[in-house]
Amino acid sequence: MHTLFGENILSPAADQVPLPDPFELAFNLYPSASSDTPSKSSPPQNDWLTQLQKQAPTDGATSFSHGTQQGPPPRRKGNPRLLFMGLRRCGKSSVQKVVFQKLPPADTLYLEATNKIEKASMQSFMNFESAEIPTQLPVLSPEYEHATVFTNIGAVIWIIDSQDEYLTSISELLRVAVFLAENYPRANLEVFIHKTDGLSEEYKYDTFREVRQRVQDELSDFGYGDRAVSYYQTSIFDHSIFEAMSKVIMKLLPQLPAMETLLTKLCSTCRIQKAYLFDTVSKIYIATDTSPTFLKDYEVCSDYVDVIVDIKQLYGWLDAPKDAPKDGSQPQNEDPELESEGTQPKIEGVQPKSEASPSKSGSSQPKSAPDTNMLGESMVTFDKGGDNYMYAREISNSLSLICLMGQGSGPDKRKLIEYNVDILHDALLQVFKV
Ligand SMILES: Nc1nc2c(ncn2[C@@H]2O[C@H](COP(=O)(O)OP(=O)(O)OP(=O)(O)O)[C@@H](O)[C@H]2O)c(=O)[nH]1
Repeated sequence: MHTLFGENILSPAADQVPLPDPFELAFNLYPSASSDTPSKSSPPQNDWLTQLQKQAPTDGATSFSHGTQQGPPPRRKGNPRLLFMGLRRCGKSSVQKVVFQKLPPADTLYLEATNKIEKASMQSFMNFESAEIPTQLPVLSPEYEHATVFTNIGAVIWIIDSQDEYLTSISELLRVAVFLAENYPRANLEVFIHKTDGLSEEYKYDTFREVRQRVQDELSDFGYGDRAVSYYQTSIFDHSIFEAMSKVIMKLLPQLPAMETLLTKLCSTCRIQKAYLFDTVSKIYIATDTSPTFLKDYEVCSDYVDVIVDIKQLYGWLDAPKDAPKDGSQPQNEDPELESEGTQPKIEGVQPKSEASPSKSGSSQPKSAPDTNMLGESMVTFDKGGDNYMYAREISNSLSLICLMGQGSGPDKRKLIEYNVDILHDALLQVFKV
């Protein structure tokens, strides 16, 4: 049988400190202050960080020049925190509540203005933590104790209302960008060009281009032209907000390169068109293969995750109360194995195989998988010939592999696919240091 993975595919090396929390970053992955050249693990765009490391004075919240310190390197502890910022009524609360608290988008019409820092969290494969900063809070002013807000921040998400006049928002965004570059260079800056629903394609494109151009030009003038800022077009009324959040969160996972390599190998060996590792509850994907991503692929896979969750609601969850609600705060989706340092992850064999495969439309041909193991597995086709189909395999209670199968991966390849997915599953266990 054709096997997928070589022995040495997984990184980092075995003698590294285990990372039970997927978000804990060991800062020794980065070049030390004493090194003159960037290490292999540092992409060229991060060279400026190396330079800053050499210059930066050590102060508790912002320092990362640990290279000359004794003892173990400092690590980013706990869950990564996302900060939502932007002008009034740009949609900060809406994004936070729709993504993390599963509020129906239409209900955001009735949200009240935010006057204090509002936090949200969601327990799933990862524990998401986010906070919304009210516009009127002067968090950037020197008098403000900004360490309380920005320490251990993973990413700042700046939201621009594209249906409103956005020049003021851009100038505020630039203040934040410069502040982060000077004080918290490890925090990612992500810009959501938001409320794109109802805009013409041409207007959307022009707005996107203009915002990006202005920000990059101004940042260059401030001397931070090499600071990476990412831009996304988002709306809470479609899947774009989930796709954007996936990309924001993926960047914070130290295991991402290993997961991407595994999924890319799986795709090329089994002729899979696109493979996603989904956090089942939030519908945020934490990794995908390296082929281009299209919103349509994400949409169809995300809808399939919904169907799977609905079926689990009907037939019950093996490790959790059957009547648990679907939102993010319920216990059935907790993955205690990845939450505490002392607990070993156990992400194999937690779910029985789905008895019923979902049917999406009249023309779909659901098939149920044979009973060869104890993992949740299902397939659904969306053409009469059965050549195009989706394949789902649960990796854990709250992590699912969803694949869009391409030409040449028909039913005769079923055994090969199952075999390789089994290997992927084992490899993922190693990535998360079982
Ligand atoms: N069309 C559209 N409207 C949106 C979107 N996101 C949010 N809104 C609307 O924008 C309005 C303001 O949303 P909020 O989430 O309250 O904005 P905010 O930034 O938290 O507001 P403050 O707390 O007052 O600063 C609400 O009426 C939302 O329904 C979107 O993607 N598209």
